Amino acid sequence: MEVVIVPDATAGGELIAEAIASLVRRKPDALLGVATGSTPLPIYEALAGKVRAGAVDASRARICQLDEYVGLPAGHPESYRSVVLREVVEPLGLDESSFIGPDGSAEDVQAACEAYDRALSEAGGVDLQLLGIGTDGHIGFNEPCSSLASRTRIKTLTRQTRADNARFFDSPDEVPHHVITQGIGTILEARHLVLLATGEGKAEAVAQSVEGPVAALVPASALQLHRHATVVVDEAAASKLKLADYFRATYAAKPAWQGL
Ligand SMILES: N[C@@H]1[C@@H](O)[C@H](O)[C@@H](COP(=O)(O)O)O[C@@H]1O
Repeated sequence: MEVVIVPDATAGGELIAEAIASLVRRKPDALLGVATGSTPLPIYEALAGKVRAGAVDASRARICQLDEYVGLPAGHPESYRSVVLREVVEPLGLDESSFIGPDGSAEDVQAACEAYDRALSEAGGVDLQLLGIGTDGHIGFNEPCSSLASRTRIKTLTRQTRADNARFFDSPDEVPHHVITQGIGTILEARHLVLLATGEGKAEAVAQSVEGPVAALVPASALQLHRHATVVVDEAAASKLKLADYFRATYAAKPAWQGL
């Protein structure tokens, strides 16, 4: 696992957007797994900026979703499908047909989950999966104690996660209790995992994920099992890392051609 400490969220967004651009230059039809929440927005802004400036042609890129609320009416502005369309697919100038995600309004949720895992493999697997991290260490919507081998499935949100996500809804009661999320086992199949965490509120979860034991209690610690995982953190989110100086020195000495 590589840990990169950046000055702030904008620098993190730029660094990761450049890594995505570089992937798309090598593999124009790359499948990019995107995350929702506030943290990845600087990545999407920086990437859309590169596309507008002609620095990368992302017209053949494909996008896939990490997770989704269950039971929101189709087209609800806070369904993750709507969010990804708004924040990623449209700004990159892509067509909706290049975007796959689980069907959160399906009657048979279990079948929708299995269908999504199949769709990901049929698409050739995820080339680069972006991740944020919950204050409790969750990735996607894999809450603490999620199986490290889990596949896409329905989960129940913790009280903390519903409270954290209430800001996107008119009232806290509107946050769904249930979600579909790529499982941790599913996420680990992506070829490159890139987690961005910013702000002091994520410092404890980051420290436990990076420097603690691999444990289902801290789902993001599963990144330690992946052969190509990159954790990008701003100074505030890095503030509880014991090895921060080591991470800084290693990244500073990294050959530029290696990228992330
Ligand atoms: N399902 C999403 C996660 O994918 C995201 O990482 C997390 C953190 O969001 P934020 O970046 O807004 O803190 O929120 C939600 O729970």
